[in-house]
Amino acid sequence: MITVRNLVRTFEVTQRAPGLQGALRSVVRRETRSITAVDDITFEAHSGQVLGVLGPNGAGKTTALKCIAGLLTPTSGVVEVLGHEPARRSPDFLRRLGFVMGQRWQLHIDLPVWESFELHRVMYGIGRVSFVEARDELVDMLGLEPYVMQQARKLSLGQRMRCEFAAALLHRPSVVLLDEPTLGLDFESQVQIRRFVAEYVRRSGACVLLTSHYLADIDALCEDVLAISQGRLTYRGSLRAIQEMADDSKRVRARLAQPLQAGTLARLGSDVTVVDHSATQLVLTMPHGRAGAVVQELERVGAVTDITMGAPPLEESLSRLYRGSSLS
Ligand SMILES: Nc1ncnc2c1ncn2[C@@H]1O[C@H](COP(=O)(O)OP(=O)(O)OP(=O)(O)O)[C@@H](O)[C@H]1O
Repeated sequence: MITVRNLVRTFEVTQRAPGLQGALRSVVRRETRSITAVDDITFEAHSGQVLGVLGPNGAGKTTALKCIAGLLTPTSGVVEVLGHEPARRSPDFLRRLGFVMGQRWQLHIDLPVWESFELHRVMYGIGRVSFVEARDELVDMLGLEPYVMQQARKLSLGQRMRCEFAAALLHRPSVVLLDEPTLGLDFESQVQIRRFVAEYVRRSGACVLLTSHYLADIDALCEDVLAISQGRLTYRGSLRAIQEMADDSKRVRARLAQPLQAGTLARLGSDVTVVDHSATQLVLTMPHGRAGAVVQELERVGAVTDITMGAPPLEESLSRLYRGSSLS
């Protein structure tokens, strides 16, 4: 359904030296530099799949999604969605694409929600019968009954986001791009959105790309993920493999009675990673089998008052992937 091959997208940005002199010089001569937001990315996604797209801020996730939606033209490489070249924005392609962005609103804020739905029907040329069928199904699935008569501006963020989902899916798209759809929502609203997306994919067989900084979204919905960092694809595979990597490590948190003596950390070994070290606390990550020896060594130097052990958070494994480390 979605094929992305060697996708590159660059932006030209104006560069200005700091201060008044820089401002004056930029009036005379505009200097630009090129940013490579997406750098040689290749992947595919299929019908019925929710593919998670992970990466730190500025990694290039939204830029990649915009290339897939045809909102941006690739600098080079190939993007093919449902047999279409998205950048051509053909009506047939647009009728089969849905895009929900956490920070951008499609609903008209001054109109009652149902009127925005009507506008959407006209814009997409949806037949009356299939529109009513899709609208009623979405209103039911998302629990929108109490909100459809209200102006969008009067809804809470969570209520409005659920209405946004309905608007974006009224034309029953086969490819759905979700860019931070749960951003800023409370726990309950996040859970509702996750349940809805899972059910929508089950019923429609749509192909979904999902970016989210909330790992719980990815965990609930995606078997497979892409990790992108500085525009490059650093991982393509199962989320389970990342979880297993986290399970193979141990996190040791020690409260320090006094600052550690120089050389103590170096003596723990090169397979021990220092996550946090201050005068009062030390947090380390290490391979599972090394935890006992590390704790013994810390106790031997006599600097610790309390030690706790557990699995490191999944985010830590992800950070390693963003840095380009392999899972092995
Ligand atoms: N229109 C633009 N003009 C210039 N630079 C841009 C433009 N859009 C994005 N960029 C740059 O491209 C890079 C990738 O941005 P992008 O928004 O794709 O990242 P992201 O992974 O979605 O980040 P976040 O998680 O913070 O939303 C950033 O360095 C950003 O500043």
